[in-house]
Amino acid sequence: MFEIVAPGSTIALVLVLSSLLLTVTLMNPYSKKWNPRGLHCYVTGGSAGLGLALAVILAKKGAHVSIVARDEEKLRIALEEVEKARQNPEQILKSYSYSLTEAQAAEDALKAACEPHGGKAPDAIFLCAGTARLGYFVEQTPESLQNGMNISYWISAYTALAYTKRIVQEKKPGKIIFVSSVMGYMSFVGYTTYSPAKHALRGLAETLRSELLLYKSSVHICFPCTIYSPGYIEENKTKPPITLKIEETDDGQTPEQVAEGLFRGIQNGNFHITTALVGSIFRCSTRGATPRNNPLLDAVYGLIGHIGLPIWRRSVDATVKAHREDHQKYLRGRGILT
Ligand SMILES: NC(=O)C1=CN([C@@H]2O[C@H](COP(=O)(O)OP(=O)(O)OC[C@H]3O[C@@H](n4cnc5c(N)ncnc54)[C@H](OP(=O)(O)O)[C@@H]3O)[C@@H](O)[C@H]2O)C=CC1
Ligand SMILES: CCCCCCCCCCCCCCCC(=O)[C@@H](N)CO
Repeated sequence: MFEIVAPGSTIALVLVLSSLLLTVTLMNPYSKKWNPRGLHCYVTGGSAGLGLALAVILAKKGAHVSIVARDEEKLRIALEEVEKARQNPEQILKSYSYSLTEAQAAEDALKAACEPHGGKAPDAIFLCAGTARLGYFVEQTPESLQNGMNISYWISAYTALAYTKRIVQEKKPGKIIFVSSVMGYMSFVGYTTYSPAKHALRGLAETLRSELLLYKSSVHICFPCTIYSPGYIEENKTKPPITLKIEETDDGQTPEQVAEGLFRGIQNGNFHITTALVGSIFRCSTRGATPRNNPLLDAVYGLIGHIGLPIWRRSVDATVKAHREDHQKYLRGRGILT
């Protein structure tokens, strides 16, 4: 029976399917753009890097902004930056000093930030706080592995939990934005204290995207590549040279570029948000049942990944193998190998 399908009808079928996909894209139910004007946005890690860049954008859009981090001096300087972006005298712009790797502190920080807003939960929370401290697995301890989860997973999960309890109580639709990394899609040498936590954030976001539909609330998660932030300068001081070398292929973005991309992604209603080409390729190569951003474009990114990623991974593996001898020397130098 198959021989009766002429090439012409195959083309027609492809055309019909493509236009159907296009229609679905254009009929995107989220197409009404999210506007933070007059809304309370809570930004963790808002004193530096991506969090600060986002806080500035949100203030420029007329939002009330609360930034949270530990160091009070950094917070004070950051709040001055956010103040410069103020659009009207009604905007409430505030900073809070808490260490968000503790569940109680995460709850307390959120409570404190609710107070100037009549005790009401923020309209959106941006979970940017996070740190990467990298190294070889063989040099880790049970404590350092747990710390990795604290500074990259629990730091966001605790706030998401405290926030969810509030919005459910208040019967208020909420919005949670997680920040993972392309290292939450894949990984390579050096990232055992970080990549698992960023993968875990994806798992949490996938679950919450579904579960928070119960409360008319939305969830987004961003997967940036290299961000030239203060944190990045710090992490590179202890990053294994082999890891640095593999990352050389990544052009990197400024915190402002990533914040812009993240903001656009939220406006477009994208669940997984990538702000660079490489990020989009990984996103579309590991999507599973994750909602697509653009069915046509995502298929193209997926195709590029299907062809390009195995080639890239082979080159990464070759780089690692070529490093074996140097690594033996390193291990002896550190007294790990005798
Ligand atoms: N930089 C990069 O290359 C990439 C980063 N990411 C992710 O993006 C996010 C932002 O990164 P980046 O801009 O580099 O971050 P920075 O390290 O530049 O800034 C981190 C912010 O988080 C705060 N913070 C850190 N620890 C805590 C804590 N325990 N409690 C409260 N606040 C804390 C810091 O303030 P303080 O220290 O005073 O508390 C600071 O405000 C992170 O989640 C990171 O993992 C993803 C991909 C790439
Ligand atoms: C056709 C396909 C080509 C693929 C090229 C892939 C290049 C990948 C480079 C990896 C970049 C790693 C960024 C880590 C960001 C991060 O999370 C840390 N800085 C921690 O803060």
